[in-house]
Amino acid sequence: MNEFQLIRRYFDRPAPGAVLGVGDDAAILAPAPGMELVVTTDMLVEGRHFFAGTDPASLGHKTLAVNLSDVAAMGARARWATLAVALPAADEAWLAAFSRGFFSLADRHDVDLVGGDTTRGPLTLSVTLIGEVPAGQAIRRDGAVAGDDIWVSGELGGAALAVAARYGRAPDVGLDTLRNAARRLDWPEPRLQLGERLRGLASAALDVSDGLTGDLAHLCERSGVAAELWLSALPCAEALLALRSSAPALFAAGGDDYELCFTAPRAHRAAIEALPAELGLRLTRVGRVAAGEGVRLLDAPDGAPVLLTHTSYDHFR
Ligand SMILES: Nc1ncnc2c1ncn2[C@@H]1O[C@H](COP(=O)(O)OP(=O)(O)O)[C@@H](O)[C@H]1O
Ligand SMILES: Cc1ncc(C[n+]2csc(CCOP(=O)(O)OP(=O)(O)O)c2C)c(N)n1
Ligand SMILES: [Mg+2]
Repeated sequence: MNEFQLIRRYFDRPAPGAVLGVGDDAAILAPAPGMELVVTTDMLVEGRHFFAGTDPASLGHKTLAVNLSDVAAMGARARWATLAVALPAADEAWLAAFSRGFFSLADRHDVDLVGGDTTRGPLTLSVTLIGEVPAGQAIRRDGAVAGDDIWVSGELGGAALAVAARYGRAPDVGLDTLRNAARRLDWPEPRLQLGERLRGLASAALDVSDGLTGDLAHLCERSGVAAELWLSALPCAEALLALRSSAPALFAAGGDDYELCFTAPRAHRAAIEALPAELGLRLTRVGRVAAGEGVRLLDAPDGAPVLLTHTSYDHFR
């Protein structure tokens, strides 16, 4: 199988939402009238973002999911993707599973793969995702205001627990709990439906990739505000509740969650509290925006400060 047979077999699919998809020098896309484009790129590198030997179907899913998560955080709808891969070899079983994982998530969200690049090299997977949002309505990081509530979707900490376990640094939590945590790491679910519903409700948003405290600090910086987070409010799986107080960094600073963190005025509380029933997704109020700068983690509202050894994942620290 040569390079072009590989592309045709595993990555060339019909792209009904594009003017022209895979096969030419570039794809041709036509945004719908009145829409702005949102564009994001994230890559996964073996040994850094995932362990050698990770199930290729989950890699296909996750490489797209982490990008869809950024589009969700903007309140946008995902439309088109490009995929750049460096592969150590043309392993057909690996490629078939990867392609299956990628396209089954793409199909669920009506995303067309419209191009990419394929080279030989250390396993590296990079997606560029293009989405659409009604002009002027994207949810940015710079809109939070003192007094806003801070919300988080889903649950935190499972993925970081799975990573810690693989490095032999996790507390003993039992096999079932660990299996659920590994699912959070390998099969993150991008919160696209939530992102779209948050347009007009959230004042600012981002996705939690590096760890809540550190990611929220970026939002605070862009908005020119401070934030207070409550450890005892951070949502986690029932089986991890005890760990939340004994290993707070897993929840407040562990990465790989791909949940949305957003701020919203108090006046929108009731509307936001109605979303979980509609979306089948937990939404938890985890803190509040204040004047000033920086993120403070307290054990509870008006409680004592919680000290963390780190606030998020950093590639160069
Ligand atoms: N090499 C780069 N060149 C230009 N912009 C970059 C580069 N790397 C990251 N960025 C931009 O810096 C910002 C922060 O990046 P990152 O922390 O990766 O965001 P996210 O967590 O949303 O993926 C984003 O706006 C991203 O597009
Ligand atoms: C083998 C392995 N080691 C460590 C981690 C933890 N980890 C790696 S990258 C990362 C943060 C997210 O990656 P990044 O490239 O910073 O994503 P972005 O913020 O750009 O979306 C985390 C928590 C992991 N998932 N796998
Ligand atoms: Mg990035």
